[in-house]
Amino acid sequence: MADPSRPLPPPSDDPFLVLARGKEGGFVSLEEIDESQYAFIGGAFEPLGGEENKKNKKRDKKNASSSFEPKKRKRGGESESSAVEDDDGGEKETEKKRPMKKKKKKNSRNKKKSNQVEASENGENKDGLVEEGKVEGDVREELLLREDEVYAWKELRLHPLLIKSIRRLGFSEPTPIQKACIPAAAHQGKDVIGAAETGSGKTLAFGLPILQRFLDEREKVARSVQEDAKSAEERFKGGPLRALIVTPTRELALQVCDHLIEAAKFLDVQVVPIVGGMSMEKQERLLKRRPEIIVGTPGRLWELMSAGDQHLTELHSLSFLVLDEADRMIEYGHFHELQSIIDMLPVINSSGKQSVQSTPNCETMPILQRKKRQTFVFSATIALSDNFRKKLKRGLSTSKLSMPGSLSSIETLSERAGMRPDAAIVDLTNAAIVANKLEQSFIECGEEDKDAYLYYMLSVHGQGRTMVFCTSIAALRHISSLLRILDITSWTLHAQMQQRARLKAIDRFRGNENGVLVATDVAARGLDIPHVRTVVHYQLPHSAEVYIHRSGRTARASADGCCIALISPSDKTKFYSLCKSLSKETLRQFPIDDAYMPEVMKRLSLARRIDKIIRKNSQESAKKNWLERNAESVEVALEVSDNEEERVKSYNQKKITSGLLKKLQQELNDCLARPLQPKSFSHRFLAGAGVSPLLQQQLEVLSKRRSSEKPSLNKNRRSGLFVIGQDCVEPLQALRSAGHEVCVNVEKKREMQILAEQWKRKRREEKKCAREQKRKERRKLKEGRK
Ligand SMILES: Nc1ncnc2c1ncn2[C@@H]1O[C@H](COP(=O)(O)OP(=O)(O)OP(=O)(O)O)[C@@H](O)[C@H]1O
Repeated sequence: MADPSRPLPPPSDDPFLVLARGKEGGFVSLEEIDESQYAFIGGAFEPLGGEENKKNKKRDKKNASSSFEPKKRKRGGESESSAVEDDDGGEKETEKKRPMKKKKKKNSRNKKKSNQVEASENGENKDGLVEEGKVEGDVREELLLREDEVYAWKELRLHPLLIKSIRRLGFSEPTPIQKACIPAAAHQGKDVIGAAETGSGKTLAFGLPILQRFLDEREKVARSVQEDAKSAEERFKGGPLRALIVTPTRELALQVCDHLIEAAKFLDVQVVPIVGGMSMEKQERLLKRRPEIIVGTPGRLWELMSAGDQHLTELHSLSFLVLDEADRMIEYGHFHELQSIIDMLPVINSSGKQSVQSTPNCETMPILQRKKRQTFVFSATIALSDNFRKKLKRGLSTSKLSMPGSLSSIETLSERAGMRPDAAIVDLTNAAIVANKLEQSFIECGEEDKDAYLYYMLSVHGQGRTMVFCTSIAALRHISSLLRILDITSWTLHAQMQQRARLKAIDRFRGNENGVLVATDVAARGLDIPHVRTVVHYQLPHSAEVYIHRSGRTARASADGCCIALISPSDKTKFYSLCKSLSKETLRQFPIDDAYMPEVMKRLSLARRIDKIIRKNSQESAKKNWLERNAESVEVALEVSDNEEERVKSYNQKKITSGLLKKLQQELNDCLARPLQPKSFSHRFLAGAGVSPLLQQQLEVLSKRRSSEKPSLNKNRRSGLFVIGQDCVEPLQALRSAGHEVCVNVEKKREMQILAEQWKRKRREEKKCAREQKRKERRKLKEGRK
């Protein structure tokens, strides 16, 4: 429904009047359009919920530096682009962007690209690494918050340099998990197990204590040897590894790395990502610079560790071990590497200190050397048993070598990583576990109708970024191919893609405000992409945890968002048990305007037929290529059919297929050229609900076309009423205004069914009795008359 409180636009002399206030959503009033003229005034229409979006935009503007655009950042002193392998395995030529002031950074991507300059201009050395000082000097920092606006942070007694970073990021107050974890981790030196909803700021909850301790140590050293902070900083450079952060996916590691770089903006601390899919040589070179903090994935970390990389194996001064998304890393016993990494760590003795072996590089300040290592274990979904603390205590008395077997639970993992019994256990998850501002919903449909409902969602309610999750790569390919044919801009992300393509997909998705990312569960955890408004579960995940993480890609930080599960009859059992584990009794059914469905189905059917032909063609050509390649490799000439009749037949077949393909494509193009309209749509009246990005784009084209027409042509034309109004009814708005609650508790449903049946039976019996009674009375009456 349109927001009645939204003010009408100011009166305009322009004949193209924009009416922004609708009745039923969509175009505002039913006005006849003779010689219809369309117009767009003031560019994009303001979407419904504009206030909220404005707030979000403001936040986003503020947090410009927290919406991590990988290419803008330098990790461990290098740009991501310089660390990513080319498809052919070679390293991409190093490019570095000219350090720009914040305002310039906000300009369009293209503008940014044009600002790219030679690496040498930016003070990059031959490894493509940026010399910290040179860049620092050029960047004039814009602090988004005033000193008094970060008062809430001061209570956490963070170092002024960290407060400065926070002001720059525009975070006015710590989130609850940060409030709970920072004092315990940074000032009491405790280990922490932290659980809080998705998007609640867990990265800084462990990141800030690490940086705080570094700063404390530096100051301590400076005081003890009576030197200034800068010299102390220098003294720490090139030292041993201080913090090792392990995450389950590469994208998450890169993102955490970026986040920490932002937080450590005013500290001279090197943070480096070590993940698979990137140049190993480059990473070895980075490690030679001896960064203090490493964020990595278990596979590549172990690869380098087992190859004996000095920086990764000299762990005597490791002060922090962080296991982010810890529950994912122990799933299915996948991460043998994690186990091996943990086994490499120095054993923590009963006093909580590490047993240190001297190494040639062990030149850290003695004061710090034997300080206990802190372990942080974080996730949105951590299940701990009631007697976990007791178990930790017991575990301490046994050496880690006495714990055979693999890491099968968070508890074993924590224990094995050296978690101390006095660890702070911070569990801020609510009963429903999902993010507070997340609206959950579902659509019941047949398996084969999922595509239609997905297309409906993306075209009728396509505003804002959408992530579509599948469990299988086959389903992902199927969807992305259909969406491409249906002209919906989308990108894919799955584990079989090259790392470079994965990062590119995320980057492009991030850069398109109405973009669609079709992903497998590789994107389910941790990814922090601003303004993801909707998450669609095209296929249900295998566990409730994955559902929570997937859904958590929206409604992050203070934003809201919604998720929609497409439920086919075969998904029902799984779906009900999912709802049960989320303690959900009722769930909203997503409202569907059936009037759109005939057109949706028509387009989809055309797209499916096109897809089938394209697939068949590409399979045939792949088969042919394969045969040719193999024949060539064994030096055998392929037999060419000399049967004229067969050749003609195959030629004709190809001609028919290509003719059919062209015809179908033309038909689909014709459909797509028109805005998606409900069945009830009248071409004489501009009316209807919801304007998709596609329609918006088409109206823009029409309006441009009209404005470019000669004014003299317009003069004599009868000025009809031009009704252009728009309600960008994004899924969340549609859900809030028209979604109705449905019971999803199977037992309750069954109980209600039984009750309903009992009630019906009772009614039947009552009616029967009443009939019987009446019959008796009639009979009595008859007999009385006789
Ligand atoms: N104090 C804060 N105030 C406002 N925004 C914050 C604050 N701390 C972090 N954020 C922002 O909140 C978003 C989510 O943070 P983060 O990725 O750390 O969440 P998370 O809890 O790790 O999520 P997930 O469980 O999905 O991994 C990020 O964009 C981050 O910049």
